[in-house]
Amino acid sequence: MSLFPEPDYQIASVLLPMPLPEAFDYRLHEDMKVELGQFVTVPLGARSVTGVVWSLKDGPSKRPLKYVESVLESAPLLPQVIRDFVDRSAKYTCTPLGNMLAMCMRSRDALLPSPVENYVFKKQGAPSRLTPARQKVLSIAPDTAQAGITAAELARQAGVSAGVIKGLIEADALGQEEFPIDKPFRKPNSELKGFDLTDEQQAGADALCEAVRSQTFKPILLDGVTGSGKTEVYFEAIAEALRIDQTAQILVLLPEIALTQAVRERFENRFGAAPAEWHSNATQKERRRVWREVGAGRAQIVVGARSALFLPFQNLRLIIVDEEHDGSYKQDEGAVYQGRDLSVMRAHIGAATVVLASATPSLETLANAYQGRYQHIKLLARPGAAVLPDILLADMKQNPPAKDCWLSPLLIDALEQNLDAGEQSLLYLNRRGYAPLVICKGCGERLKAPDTESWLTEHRYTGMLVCHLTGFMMKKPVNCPHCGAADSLMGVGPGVERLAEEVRGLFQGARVEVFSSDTAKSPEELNGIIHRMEQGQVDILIGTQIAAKGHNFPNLTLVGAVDADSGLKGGQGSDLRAGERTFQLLSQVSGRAGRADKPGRAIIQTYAPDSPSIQALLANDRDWFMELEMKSREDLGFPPFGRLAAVVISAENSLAADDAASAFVQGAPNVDGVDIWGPAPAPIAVLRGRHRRRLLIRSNRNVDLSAYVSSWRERIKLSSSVRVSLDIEPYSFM
Ligand SMILES: Nc1ncnc2c1ncn2[C@@H]1O[C@H](COP(=O)(O)OP(=O)(O)OP(=O)(O)O)[C@@H](O)[C@H]1O
Ligand SMILES: [Zn+2]
Repeated sequence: MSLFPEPDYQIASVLLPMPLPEAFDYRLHEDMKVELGQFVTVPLGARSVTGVVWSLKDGPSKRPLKYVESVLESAPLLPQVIRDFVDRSAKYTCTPLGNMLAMCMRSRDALLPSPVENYVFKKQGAPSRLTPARQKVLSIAPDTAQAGITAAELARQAGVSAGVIKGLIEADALGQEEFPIDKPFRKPNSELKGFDLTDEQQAGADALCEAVRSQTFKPILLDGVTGSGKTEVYFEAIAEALRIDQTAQILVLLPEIALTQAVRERFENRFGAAPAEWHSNATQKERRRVWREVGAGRAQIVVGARSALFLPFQNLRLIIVDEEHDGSYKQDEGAVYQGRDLSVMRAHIGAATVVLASATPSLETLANAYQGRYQHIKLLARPGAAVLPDILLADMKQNPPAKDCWLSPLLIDALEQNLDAGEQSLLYLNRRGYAPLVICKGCGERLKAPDTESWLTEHRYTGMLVCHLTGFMMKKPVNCPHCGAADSLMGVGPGVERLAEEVRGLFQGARVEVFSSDTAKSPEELNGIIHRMEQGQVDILIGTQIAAKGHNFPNLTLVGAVDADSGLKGGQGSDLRAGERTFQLLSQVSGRAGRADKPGRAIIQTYAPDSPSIQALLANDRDWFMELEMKSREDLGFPPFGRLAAVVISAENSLAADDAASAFVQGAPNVDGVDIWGPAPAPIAVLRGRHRRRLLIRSNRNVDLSAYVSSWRERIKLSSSVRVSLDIEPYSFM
């Protein structure tokens, strides 16, 4: 027996939010009490970093350990459910565990108590001497500090100097009280009434409410045609979740661009309080408030983009993924994940209901519904007088536009009729700017960004050439950079700006507006366009994808899809979802027409009238089209009938990229049921100066492809200048 036995102590394994595969061990001081999921600070090299207690065990340790420095008492615990979610989603997406935790720590400030601020208020009894300035202040000062007016703000409102306010405080005419800057969110009211639901909507709402009441994992597809009132139906499920559990939290995920003022108002009207919002444009301060309030369980309805899934919910009972088919749920950079799939995983771990809502569900989700894994709720009609739009084809070979123009006579006639009738039209073209390509008439050169293999787009409003992939911009040169010819550069093909030029030429006096991410850069601009549409101040709206989804414009009765084939043309590599996506987009954009009492129609301009996606649209037969697609994916063993992963290997030059890619392929583990295709140059072979090679890996469903790819990656040693990015279930094939 040793004379000085090693004393017993506890060890905390602490996961840090950085690219690390596992948690590190730290020793606990005897008087320090920590729990699993607690936020603590620990030393790392010379720094002090904040992480989460991932596991606890008894010492002693074989190696000397550093001590946990402090416990962040004001931070919430990261519940077991979320820790499990981090573990499993990291494994599934082949992301280092620490990077996944970082997704859950998007506001470090929120781990500390809210900063405070002093608010001023008027006290009883007027002071003896009152200058006009003091009188002015007292006449507008609030009676309570709850009004939330700072001394500086009061001085500004009264138009006086800070000294005047200070004097009034010293004279005891104004009081001050300290409050946290981050206000709690108002509690939603579950007892307000929505619309009177139609029978079909009511049946759907009842089914959702029953799932919520079961308090178990229930995945549901809410499959309703455009304008059928899916939002109203899932509002009932939200109300039910709040009714049966006072502390319930609900997450509504929306595609990033869909979080508009109109959506906000719908929530506010239905629940009597604004929801907490989480999106990429939010300020640090807004994020801090939302993160802290969600962690404290006080923010009950959260509406947000995909990353809201990683907020520290304490009691998440219901997740809605609206427009579940939308491509923006897939994050392609950093931690690569599919927000819809992880929502289902999150609900499973937390025994919650998850509702995937769409008029055009993804093939993966439909397959799950067909196979009975998801409950399938259908809404087949629009409420009241509204009906689905008529779909007409404009065959561009028989009905060609004039030279250098893009609108067929058929569509021009329809626009004219609509103008005469005082109704609104939407022209959909998914190309920003003026022209997608700039070519030299002298030498035929197509202009590219200097370090990226992609064409530059001409923007006329700004006079710039822009790379939409990297954001690179340059002024349009006068001389061709290749042959030097003057004034020889011309834009080729249509963008929304060019289409607007054509429309203005055809219909003088019509009010035409362009709706794209260039004209709706800020929330104010976005809401401005939506507002002018709602108020009937626009006759013809020309928009990209941003105009195609989610909006409700009652007087919009004509939709023209200007280039319906654009998503089907090559140049996108082997994109297995091209047909599906084209069908979804065209259905969504057509679905903007005739949503209120006036009937609507959609005109689809196409050179490929016989393609399945166009035929399905015409026949209003989504299921036929999706079954066709399913069959072909099944034959190829593609998702959801098999699994897919993409590997992109990039290096500083072409030779190094080739070497690294072939070394990587040679190290592939040999497993049955796995096919490896490539390496091949990626469709975008050079991006921001890096040369890229792609591999595509397909496996049977019973193979754990994530584990396979992770272990493969681990056993390959590559030079540090080579980057390898892994993408499980890739959506982008660039
Ligand atoms: N029962 C109802 N009575 C009256 N109006 C309704 C009813 N249900 C829905 N509406 C209205 O119909 C319109 C479409 O509803 P909503 O936006 O919920 O449809 P959606 O299915 O989400 O559509 P999309 O998929 O095209 O975005 C909205 O203006 C909504 O207020
Ligand atoms: Zn030239």
